[in-house]
Amino acid sequence: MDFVPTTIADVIEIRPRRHGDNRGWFAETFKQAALLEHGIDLEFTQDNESFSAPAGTLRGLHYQTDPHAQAKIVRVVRGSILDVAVDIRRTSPTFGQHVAVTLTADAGNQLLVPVGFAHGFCTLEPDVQVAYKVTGAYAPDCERSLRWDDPTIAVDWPDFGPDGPVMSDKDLDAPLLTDQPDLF
Ligand SMILES: Cc1cn([C@H]2C[C@H](O)[C@@H](COP(=O)(O)OP(=O)(O)O[C@H]3O[C@@H](C)C(=O)[C@@H](O)[C@H]3O)O2)c(=O)[nH]c1=O
Repeated sequence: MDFVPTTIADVIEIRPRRHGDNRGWFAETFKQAALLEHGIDLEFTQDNESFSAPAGTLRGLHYQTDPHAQAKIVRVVRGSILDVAVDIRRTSPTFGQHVAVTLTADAGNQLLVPVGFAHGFCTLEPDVQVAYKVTGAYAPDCERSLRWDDPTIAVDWPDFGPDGPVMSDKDLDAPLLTDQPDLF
């Protein structure tokens, strides 16, 4: 399991090693001890999975506020996504900056999204299944949505065509970063 730094200190790409043989391959996809070896002490309490049928589905950007803030480890079990983590910690030197990593089922790579980040992804092909671990329970009252195309964040999303991405109504109505009352 390799831990690859990104442009934001606490956001890490995790690349599990695959042991191949005549049957296929085996990989450890989550290993608490490996995280601890890298100084990452997180208690994951819930596993989530979503399926997105249309290519160009965009979910996010999402976070839960304290006391239900969540760290996440995201991976793709079918297809591929552009996965995005935005630093929304007001006192952080990288506040407002983001990391965007392509995650694919073929590569099996993962993204660690720490507490204090908004997270979202768009699907790069049809029929994409994303699985992620979270620390902390789902708490609808603490759920927040941040605008996916906020120009101050300026994520370089792929071209979604004239109709734009496929999104939930909640995400289409999400406020900009400057209008978020509950940042970290
Ligand atoms: C996130 C979540 C949703 N739900 C329910 C609420 C709703 O009825 C349905 C769909 O919820 P959403 O539209 O919020 O699903 P989705 O847009 O996929 O939300 C997810 O987006 C990605 C980007 C994340 O980072 C996740 O943390 C989560 O916010 O599932 C749960 O029961 N538990 C959960 O933990």
